[in-house]
Parts: sequence; structure tokens; C-alpha cells
Amino acid sequence: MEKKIFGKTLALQYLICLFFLLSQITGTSFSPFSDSSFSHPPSSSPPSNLHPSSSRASLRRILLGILFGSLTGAFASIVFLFSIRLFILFANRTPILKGPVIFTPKISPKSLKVIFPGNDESLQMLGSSPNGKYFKLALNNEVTVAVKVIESTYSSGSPGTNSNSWKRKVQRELELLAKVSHRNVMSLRAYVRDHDRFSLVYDYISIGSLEDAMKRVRLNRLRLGWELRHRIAIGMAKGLKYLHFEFIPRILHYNLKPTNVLLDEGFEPKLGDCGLARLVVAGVDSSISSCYVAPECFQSCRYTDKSDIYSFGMILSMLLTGKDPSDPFFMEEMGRGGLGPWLRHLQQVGEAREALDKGMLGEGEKEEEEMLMAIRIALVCLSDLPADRPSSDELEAMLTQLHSF
Ligand SMILES: Nc1ncnc2c1ncn2[C@@H]1O[C@H](COP(=O)(O)OP(=O)(O)OP(=O)(O)O)[C@@H](O)[C@H]1O
Repeated sequence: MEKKIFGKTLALQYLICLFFLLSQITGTSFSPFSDSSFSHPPSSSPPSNLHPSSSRASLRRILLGILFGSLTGAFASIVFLFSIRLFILFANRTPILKGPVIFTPKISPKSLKVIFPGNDESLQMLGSSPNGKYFKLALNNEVTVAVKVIESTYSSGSPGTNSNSWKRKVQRELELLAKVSHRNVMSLRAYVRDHDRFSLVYDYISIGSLEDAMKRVRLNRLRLGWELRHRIAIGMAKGLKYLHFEFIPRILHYNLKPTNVLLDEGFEPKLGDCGLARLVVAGVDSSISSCYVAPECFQSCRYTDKSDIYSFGMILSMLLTGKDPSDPFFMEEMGRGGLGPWLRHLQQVGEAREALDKGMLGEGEKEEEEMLMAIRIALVCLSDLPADRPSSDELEAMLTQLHSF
């Protein structure tokens, strides 16, 4: 459309020039640039009797006319195009919505009233971080949901442009996230905006997160064998593949860690909080401190799909070893350099078996072989160079094929 407009303006510009030229040749005053001292009265000096100096002067006038005409035309075109672009941008601006936006018939707008600020005390908190809080909430019609509350840091100041552009940005992102539909990704069911606070409604998952499950495993309150851990890893890789390659536009997770992987009754994983860290001003800074963040995010603040793969590698290492990367076992003074370097060292000296979670050992030779292969996959995901890490579709294939070795 802009091309058409540009074409039309160019044509207009040339018409102006042509008109100006003709007016100069015929001696008609057309432009503000042709003042009376420049123009010759047509009757008093016919062109045939022109002195060479006066014909040079008229040639100069014509050239000046062309130059000014072109400049005016070009300037007018730029101003015109710029105003059209501004108008289009303004017309397409996302309106800031009021009231709940619901994407499922299971939830009624009335039942979401309890989410409004001031009621936080009465809600059961599931988790909290600088990026926001998670609450458990039973709605009127007995549907239980998990509500993530995120707030703009602009809220402390007067509600200005920054705050409004943040709200529009969040709204656009949430409309996109509501379209996400995959068994391994949490679906956004509704959201409510109140001033600078967004409450995001998801299904409540009774088992909780992978972090919750692994804590119970470490306390011997839950047994999670290799088959289930393998299934969790495959499900996560499928979720990432969907976000990176199947959903348009691609979504990067930005904050993949065990607290953001929810497990349903069948231990099928669902990636939660997809893309949210990018929306919260504290998001990137607060997740930087996490052991699950790829090194390039500290060094160059560059986040790609391969950064999500690094986080996946950390989670897979955690599943295989049963160890929490923030465990004092990996403190600097212990000289192990973190979960990744420790695992790599054992792999290089041929003692990778030592790293496996003791709770999974003794499941059979075939299973142990698979676990050792999975350690190699985790280590490729933890490569320092993003280019050396597999993509999520390669990762899914590698993990699914483990059974066939
Ligand atoms: N849909 C859900 N159903 C049940 N429990 C949930 C759900 N979503 C989150 N949780 C609980 O909330 C916890 C995570 O809380 P939260 O996201 O605030 O912490 P975090 O992941 O460390 O922070 P952040 O993702 O903001 O960096 C999970 O470990 C889980 O126990």
C-alpha cells in the first residue's frame, strides 16, 4: 500500500516539476519562486530577439525552477508518507482492554471478580518471585485455577506512556499465548487487567511442578523411575519444538526451569510461564541469577532458541543425577564448578555412571545404557557455544530414539 502511495506522490512531484517548467517556458507565473523581476513580459521581448545574456538568465531560471520544484516535491512526498505511516500506526494501535478476557467457556467473567487486588490475602499462594506471584483459586463453578499475577514496575510512577505501552505489549503477548495449544504447553485460559496488574489464569495442576516432584524424590517421598523421567524429558522437548518450530510466530521460553514445568496426573510435563519473563521488567535480570540460564545471556544478553536448549540440558542433568544445581554440593569452594562441569568431568574420565541418581540404578542394563546416552545428550545441550547445541526438533528425535539403541 505504501508503495502505491509513494508511486502516486512521485507522479505528483513530476507533474509539479513539469507544470513549473511549462510555466517558465511559456512565461506564465506559476510558482512562488518566479518573482516579477525575473519574468519578461511576453509582448516586449519576443524569443527570437533575445540577447545571449538574457537567454542564459532564462535558462538559469528554468534550471532553478526544476531544482526547487524537485526539492519541494521531494519534501512534500516525505512529509506526506510520514503522516500516512503515523496514521496507519495510530489506527492499528491495540486498544487497552478493560475487564476479564476469557478464552474458555469453563470460566465465567463473574467468577473472576475474586482476582481483583485487595483479595490476595484470601488466596492460597503457590509460589512467588520478582516476576510475580502464583495463587491457587477455586472459582464459583468448582473449577480450580492457578493465577499468575504480574505487575508493571511503572505502576509506582504516574500512569504514562511507558505504562500504557507496557500494557499494550502484555496484551498483545497474551492474545498470542492464548492461541498456544499443545499437550506439553500450559494454555492461558483467561486474563484480567486491573490498572498496571495482569492476572493470568491457567489450569491448576495438582501434582505441581517438576521442582516440587524432585524435592519429594530427594526426600524419598516419591519414586520417579527412568521411564517416567525419560517421558518427562521427551514431553518437554516436544513442547519446546512446538514453541520453536510449529507455532507461528515462534515463541522462546526465556525462563525454562523445573518450577516452570508442571506435571499432570500421568506425569506428562507442561511448560508454564512461556515468554513471560520478557514481559516483566525484573524478568530477565531475575532469571539471570538462575543456574538454568545459558552463559551467552550473561555475556552478550543474546537470547535464542539455543538458550532454551541450554536450560533444557540443565533440567535433563537434574533428572539424571537427581541433584539440584543450586545444591551446596556444587558451591565454588567444593571445586566442582557446577552441575554441568561436574557431569562433563565424570563423563570424560569414564565415570558417568557415578553421576546417575542412585534411586534409578538397578533398573536393568538396557535402562542404564539409555541413561548414559541421555547424559551425553544433556552435555551437548550444555555446550558453551549455542551453535554446538541441538535444536529442539533434533533433541526430540535424539531422546525418542534412546529406546532403540
Ligand atoms: N498451574 C499450576 N498449577 C499448580 N501449581 C502451580 C501452577 N503454576 C505454578 N505452580 C506452582 O508455583 C510454583 C512456581 O511459582 P513461581 O512461578 O512464582 O516461581 P518461579 O518459577 O521460581 O518464578 P518465575 O517463574 O517467576 O521466575 C511451582 O513450583 C508450582 O508449585
